[in-house]
Amino acid sequence: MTRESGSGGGMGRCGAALRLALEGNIAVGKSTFLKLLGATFPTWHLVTEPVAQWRKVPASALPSQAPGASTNLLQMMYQEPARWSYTFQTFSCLSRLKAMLEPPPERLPGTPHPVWVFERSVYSDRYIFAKNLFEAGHLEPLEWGIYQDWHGFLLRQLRPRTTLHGFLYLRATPERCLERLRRRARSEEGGIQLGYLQQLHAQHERWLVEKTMEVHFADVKHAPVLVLDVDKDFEHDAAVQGVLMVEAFATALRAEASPSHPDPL
Ligand SMILES: Nc1ncnc2c1ncn2[C@@H]1O[C@H](COP(=O)(O)OP(=O)(O)OP(=O)(O)O)[C@@H](O)[C@H]1O
Ligand SMILES: Nc1nc(=O)c2ncn([C@H]3C[C@H](O)[C@@H](CO)O3)c2[nH]1
Repeated sequence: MTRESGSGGGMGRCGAALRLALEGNIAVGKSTFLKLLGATFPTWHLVTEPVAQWRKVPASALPSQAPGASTNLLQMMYQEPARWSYTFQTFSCLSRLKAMLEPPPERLPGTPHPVWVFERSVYSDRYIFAKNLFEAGHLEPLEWGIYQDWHGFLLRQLRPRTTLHGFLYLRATPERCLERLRRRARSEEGGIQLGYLQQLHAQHERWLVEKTMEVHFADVKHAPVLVLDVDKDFEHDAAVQGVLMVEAFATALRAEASPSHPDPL
């Protein structure tokens, strides 16, 4: 059911905050999985993808707009990708970065440092979506070049707060994702075809499984990856859920022991 790659590790202990990202194709089940993590590990901090902000761009980003009006950037990106992809990627990456840099809640002395799990990351923003939009011709070479320039600069400047110590990769066939996407029926996603999910699937595989993608951040490149096969329905199967949660916990321990974590064992 699962496959791991990356650096080895041992048992966990208290240390600096541990940051993991939950990655995977559209509608593979990340939000569903995150809820399960929340129920199983109530002390973990789970950060959902800021999709609501993309569907309703907050007024703070639109000073000239009439009160009450809203802009659905997600819809604009899907409807007119060549026009809006660069704008979308700047906004999505900024919103992910803000979420990553949120100050952690107060911690009592002597209590363990927290585990954070982010739904997608500033890394999938670049290595899955922006890269794919460039390869599909929706980002101009100039736009892709500028995106990579500021992305690399910001993430290097903001280290170590932008480092991730491990990845949970939810994997299902693009066909299964399409089935779930259609069942969920988010209005903006009506035009998504199997081909797009196949492209995103291939980008995930190159980045997280085959490791053939050029990744420009050494710590993230070598962080442990847990591949979880979620082709089967885990929503309604307690036994499958139990196995997935044990695997997620084991990955947190491995990530804590990895060299990118400030307190490796
Ligand atoms: N293992 C599963 N088996 C069957 N259905 C599932 C499974 N996981 C999720 N679903 C269903 O698939 C749909 C998409 O799931 P979910 O919203 O969790 O996906 P997601 O990966 O968070 O999507 P996005 O990429 O848009 O953020 C939902 O209707 C959910 O109930
Ligand atoms: N272009 C693009 N870039 C991103 O970084 C990105 N992240 C998520 N998404 C899309 C997938 C789902 O429809 C919806 C919710 O995940 O938003 C993205 N689209």
